[in-house]
Order: sequence, then structure tokens, then C-alpha cells
Amino acid sequence: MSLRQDNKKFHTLLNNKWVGSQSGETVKIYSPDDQSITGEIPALSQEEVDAAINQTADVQANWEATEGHERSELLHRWAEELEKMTDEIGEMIHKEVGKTLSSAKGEVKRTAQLIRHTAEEGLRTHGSFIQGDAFPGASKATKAMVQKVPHGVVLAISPFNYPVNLAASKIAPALITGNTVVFKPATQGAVSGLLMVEALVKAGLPEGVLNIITGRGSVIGDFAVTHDKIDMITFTGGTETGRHIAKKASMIPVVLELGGKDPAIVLEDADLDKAAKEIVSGALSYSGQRCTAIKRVMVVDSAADELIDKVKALVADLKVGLSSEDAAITPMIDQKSADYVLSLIEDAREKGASVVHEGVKDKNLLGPTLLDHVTEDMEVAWEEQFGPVLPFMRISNELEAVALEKRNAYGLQASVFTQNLENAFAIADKLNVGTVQVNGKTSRGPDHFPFLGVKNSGQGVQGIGRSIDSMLRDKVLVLNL
Ligand SMILES: NC(=O)C1=CN([C@@H]2O[C@H](COP(=O)(O)OP(=O)(O)OC[C@H]3O[C@@H](n4cnc5c(N)ncnc54)[C@H](OP(=O)(O)O)[C@@H]3O)[C@@H](O)[C@H]2O)C=CC1
Ligand SMILES: O=C(O)[C@H](O)COP(=O)(O)O
Repeated sequence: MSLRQDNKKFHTLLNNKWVGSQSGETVKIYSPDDQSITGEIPALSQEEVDAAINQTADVQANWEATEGHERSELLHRWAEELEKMTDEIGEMIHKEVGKTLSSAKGEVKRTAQLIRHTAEEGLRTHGSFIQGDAFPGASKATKAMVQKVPHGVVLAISPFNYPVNLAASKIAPALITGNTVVFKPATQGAVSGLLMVEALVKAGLPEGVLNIITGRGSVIGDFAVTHDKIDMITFTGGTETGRHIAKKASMIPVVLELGGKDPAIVLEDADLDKAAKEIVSGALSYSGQRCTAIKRVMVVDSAADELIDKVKALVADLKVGLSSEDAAITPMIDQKSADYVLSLIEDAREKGASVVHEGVKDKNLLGPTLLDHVTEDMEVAWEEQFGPVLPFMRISNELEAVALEKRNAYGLQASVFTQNLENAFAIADKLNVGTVQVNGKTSRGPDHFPFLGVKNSGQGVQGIGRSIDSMLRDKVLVLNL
């Protein structure tokens, strides 16, 4: 059987064979643009998930024994095959998750680069050698060789918003280090994930080294997460799902990349033209459906009017429409997410926020909405909107921004806009987040930078080098001479 059952129905990958579910049950995926069916994927049963995990575990030792340079070569070939499929996969991302075609293709190209970099970086992992005499009572006759070994079977769970990139950023580091992988794609975006893996099969993936479990996370997720052959979990998605997974998984490493409420802090001496540009692109790219989107602006009162005017002017120029029309602001992933954004806007309006720019509202398509005079009693000041609404909170000085940030339940990134670098560094020191961007929007890339969230934004660190580290553990061999 092949990946495509027909032009809408797709199979999943088990032991390098494309198969459907034994029950014939499927899950349908609807386009955010017009709710038409873009694809159907197998809804695997727990028994099928069990078989997939066991098969992935069976071949792990062989894959670990494969020479590192061979694993690296496989990843290089994967990147090549992926690039060849840029148009096809880009088209599918575009349809499944409502990204414009150019940004969908951009995601595929970025992923090929990420895989190549991982293939290189993975060759440079190494352990260490420790002499015993540094500790009282021991001597140079005791020596430890600390090797780096894979965990075993990695469960990689990805979200809808980067169905290819945020899957490969887990799979590639797992494979290069000798882990085998059970891949659970987000249902919305799953076909793009399947196509990405088709490129890996074309590149020469050995049987069973990666298997895909498709189906609703709410049906098969807990079973997979608690399976005793899963040795490590790497997850990107919502904070509630991440917390649930962390509680369920016991005694295995879990890396979590979760939600954010990233602030842009704008001081009086900032270059306001630059700040406005960065804020608009940071907050509204892909209609704000990014964990790293700027999700609230804290601006000192004296600069607020000017900054908001500049942001308003840029936002007014953004084309709102379907992703197939190459609009800048496109329909949200589903109606439930759009309704949530609308509820945040309503709550703020009722509590006295001024709507300085209001977007169209047509089903799940929401034009960008700018809210000024947002105060601490409003939900949009604290809750992650994951959509095209941007609250502005006026502050009297940076200390107020730091105090507000202390109460942020999330801690992914923050931006500070000021021409005074010393001040920027001082503020950065006080912010409890994974990354502080000075005079730039919050964002994950370049993909070899460490990427992490604290508090409700995650645990563990990603970014190519750190993701590779997270896939390895120490194994110590002690020589007693
Ligand atoms: N920090 C970051 O980098 C990112 C964070 N996010 C956050 O994710 C949210 C939106 O993304 P979304 O994809 O909807 O996130 P979800 O948390 O709903 O889903 C993420 C993944 O988890 C799966 N899943 C759901 N339930 C379980 C379970 N019990 N066990 C195992 N897996 C499960 C989903 O499968 P299925 O699709 O089948 O339900 C999907 O593959 C936002 O809150 C956003 O902040 C999103 C992207 C990146
Ligand atoms: O999870 C997300 O939404 C992404 O990690 C954000 O990545 P980006 O900053 O490159 O859009």
C-alpha cells in the first residue's frame, strides 16, 4: 500500500509499510479557510498503538549500533528529499493549517536546513573522562569514562502550527543520537507530517526506526504516554496538555515546549518605528498562532500614543482574508479558538479597554484587533490569546513592567525596546523568561539557539544542540586500576 489511499485518504507508517487502521476508522481534517475536507487519516486503536511502540522498541538496539556517520548521512538524504517535496508539502501545510503558500513552503525549507544542521551537530556529541583523585579518598587509579547514550524510544508529539518543522525538530535529534521514534502528529497537520516522513522513507529509513501513530490525542495520547516501552517524551503544544502529559509520564525525561504570554516592553527612548514594525510582525504573523507571538505590549505612557498610532497604521495595511488569497491575517485554526479570542475582546471591552482597531469577524476569520488601556483585571492581560488580538498596557516606568512580568504565569520570551543597552540588560536580568530579545520581536530562531520556556511555558531546552543533548543520557564506565 502507498501513503495515498486516494487523493484525500492517507495511510500511516508502520515498519515502513503504509497502512490504514484495522477498524477502517479515520479522522477527517477540515481546512481552516473553508471547512472543506483536506484529508483523512487512520484512527488507530490502542492495540495498534501498542504494536507500533513495540516494533519501534524492537529495532532500537540495532539503530543505536548503526555508525553515527551513517545516521548522519540518512538525515542529509532526508533533507534533500524533503526539499524536493517542498511544493507538495507546502501545499498540504497551506491547506491543512491555513498558512499562506509562501510561508508553508518556507517552513519546509527551514526544516530541511534544521535537519542538515542536526546531522552535522550530531556528529560532534561526545562524553568525558574524569579522574578520581579530585575527591578525597579516591585516587588516579579510579577513572570514569562518561559516555553519551540514547534513551531508547522517543515519543515525539507535535502541534498544529508548525506541523513539519516542530515535528522534525524532535525527530531529527532523536534519530541522530540513536533513539528510535514514535511520532504522534497533531491531527490538524497530520497529513503534512505524513508527507514529511515519506521523504524520510525515500531517504532510506530502516524498518521500524520511526513509526507514526495517528488518531486523536484524547483517544490514544494517554495510552502512548504511559506505555512502558516509551523512554523519553518530547512535546510541543498547549500548557494544559503538556501538564497532563508530565503528570502521566512517570520516571522518564519529558521535554515540554508550551504556551507563552510574551510581552514587548517599550521604553520612552525606543526607536518607535522599529518597535512598531517588530511588534506587528511579532504579534500577528500567522494570525498570532505562535507560542512566541508577542501577546501583550507594555509601553511607557509618554510613548504610548505615538507607538499605538504607528502600530495602527501598519495593521490597517494588513490584508485580511483566506490563506488561499495570500492574506496576512488568515482564518484561525478552528471556530473554538476564534470564539475564545472574541470572548477575550468582549471581556476587555466590558471592563473599559478602548478598541483602537477592530477587525472583521466572519466565522473563524478574525481581523486584527488592537486594545488600548488594558488593565490587570482583564483576562486578555494574562491569558494566552493565540490569535490576532493585541493588548496594550500603559505603564509609568520599566519597574512596573518587571512587576507585571513577575505575575505572568508564562515565561517563554520577552522583548525590550530601548536605545539604552545598559538599561535593556538590567531589565533582562530581572525577567524570569527563557529568552530576552533586545530591540527585536520574540521568536524561536535561528534554530540552533537554545529555546526554552520557564514557569507554564515548559521544561527542558530545545534548539538543535540542546535538543540533541536532551536525547542522550550519561552512561558511566569506571576503571579501577
Ligand atoms: N511553546 C511552543 O512552542 C508552542 C506552543 N503551542 C501551544 O499549543 C496550543 C495550541 O496547539 P495545539 O496543537 O492545539 O496543542 P494541543 O496541546 O491541543 O495539542 C498538541 C499535541 O498534543 C496531542 N495531544 C492531545 N492530547 C494528548 C494526550 N492526552 N496525550 C498525548 N498527546 C496529546 C495533540 O493531538 P491531537 O491534535 O490529535 O489532539 C497534538 O499532537 C497553544 O496553547 C500554544 O500556546 C503551540 C505551538 C508551539
Ligand atoms: O511553537 C511555536 O509557535 C514556535 O516554536 C514558534 O516558532 P517561531 O518563533 O519561529 O514562529
